[in-house]
Amino acid sequence: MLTLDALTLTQDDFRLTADFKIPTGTRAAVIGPSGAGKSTLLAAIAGFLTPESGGIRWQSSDLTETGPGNRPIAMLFQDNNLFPHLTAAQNVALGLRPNLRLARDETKTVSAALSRVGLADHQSRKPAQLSGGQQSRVALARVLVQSRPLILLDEPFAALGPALKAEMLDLVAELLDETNATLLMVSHDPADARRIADQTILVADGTAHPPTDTKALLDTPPEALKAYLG
Ligand SMILES: Nc1ncnc2c1ncn2[C@@H]1O[C@H](COP(=O)(O)OP(=O)(O)OP(=O)(O)O)[C@@H](O)[C@H]1O
Repeated sequence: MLTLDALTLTQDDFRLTADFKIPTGTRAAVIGPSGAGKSTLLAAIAGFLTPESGGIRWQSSDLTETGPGNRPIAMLFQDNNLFPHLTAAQNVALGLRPNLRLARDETKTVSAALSRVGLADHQSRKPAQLSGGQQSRVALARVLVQSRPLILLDEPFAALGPALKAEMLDLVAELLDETNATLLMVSHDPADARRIADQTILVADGTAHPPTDTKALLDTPPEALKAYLG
């Protein structure tokens, strides 16, 4: 269970509140207008932004004062954060060891993760030698090797075409099936939410609302969402 306990987040004069729980294993989309605070919410959960007040708990652990690296979280941003001078295998290895000095079993873990995302034959390639979809797979493999129970994706596949994006979302869903990780995924595309997330967190008007059933929310959107969906 992820608990956001009377959380208030601020960035200059921007202010966002959140007060709800997300059961373990939930797949939640985070949607809402541009500038509403979706990335701010994820940044706070990941530990990159200190809350003004309130707390964040995972199971019974209070994470509020825990640094990003020590939270049970793996995060993926839109640009994938791949390092151009490192190979696919090295980029994945960074998820385990920032200094890239892997023990033998860790090398195997990296290989297995790259195989799992369909890149067994591309381990020595650098990002520039990979397609956009393959680069996304490397980034996903890096999330996978971290074996964290909470996965945060911030518009991870926005740069991909519709077919490739759907393929990546299906791969994420498969990986979640295998690991029972909890997912929070920011997306601007309601179709992404319908495809992968049974629950949706609406961020609008200064509030991150508790997760609700995705289909019900999108089929009968409240005013704030209706305006955004157009
Ligand atoms: N580092 C920062 N310093 C000051 N204000 C910031 C900072 N980062 C974001 N903001 C402000 O916080 C608000 C929320 O931004 P945030 O990026 O969380 O929105 P978002 O919902 O993710 O938007 P988008 O869908 O456009 O990515 C915005 O008003 C933004 O201008």
